[in-house]
Amino acid sequence: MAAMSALRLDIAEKRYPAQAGAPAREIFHEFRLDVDDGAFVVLLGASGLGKTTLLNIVAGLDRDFRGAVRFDEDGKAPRIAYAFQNPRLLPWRTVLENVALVLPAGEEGRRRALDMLGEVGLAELADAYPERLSLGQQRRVALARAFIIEPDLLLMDEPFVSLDEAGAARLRALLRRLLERCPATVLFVTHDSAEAVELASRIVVLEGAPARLARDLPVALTAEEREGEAGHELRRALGGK
Ligand SMILES: Nc1ncnc2c1ncn2[C@@H]1O[C@H](COP(=O)(O)OP(=O)(O)OP(=O)(O)O)[C@@H](O)[C@H]1O
Repeated sequence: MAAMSALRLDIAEKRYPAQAGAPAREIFHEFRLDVDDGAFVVLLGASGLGKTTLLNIVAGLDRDFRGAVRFDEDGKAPRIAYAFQNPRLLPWRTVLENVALVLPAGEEGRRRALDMLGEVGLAELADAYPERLSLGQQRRVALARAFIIEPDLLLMDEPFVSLDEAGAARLRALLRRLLERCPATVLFVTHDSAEAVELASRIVVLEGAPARLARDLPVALTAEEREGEAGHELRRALGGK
């Protein structure tokens, strides 16, 4: 039986109008992407191709396009969490409040937020303000805020960029643990083919303007295979190291 499709994206046309100095640009033309329920889809592609635009369209933040975004077959709207490249925490709220913010107010929400902060290794910083946190810690808060709503669909826009390699690796491991506890369909944007090989069940490479699907690779490898020769081969095939 075919896997249920969590998302059917059909962008007939997405363009940005001309702006001071820059001409109008067509970002997507007749672009289609179907994503299976539970898939971890990594979108790889050069800067400026339209990956963030694609996530914004899926999230419903950008409605200025021709086309349609359809969610699973029974038509129910999924719960969507969006982890932006910049963690976007509210500076005037504590870490705990930033996570509890997406829940109904009250003691139950605070308790759940505190549990979630424990899961991402930040229980001790619950009462701190975001400015005191390192970028890696802020991104842990962003992960906690994303997972606390138990999303059906998780959109992630280079969520681990600009961290040192060890810090990024710890966050990738944390993301995998959170997904084991709370499975979700994931659309994950990155420039990093090693990151793609570690995480993806499917790698989609975008190219050109308007952007098209240059490659679409299922990745059916175990965690060990990803670290071994097979993963190495795949990284090379994707043009990485
Ligand atoms: N609001 C806007 N108005 C005009 N042009 C825009 C707007 N937002 C993005 N663009 C342009 O559209 C193109 C696609 O942008 P987008 O942010 O989706 O790319 P991206 O693939 O996510 O890039 P990056 O990897 O650098 O984040 C870029 O050339 C960008 O400059």
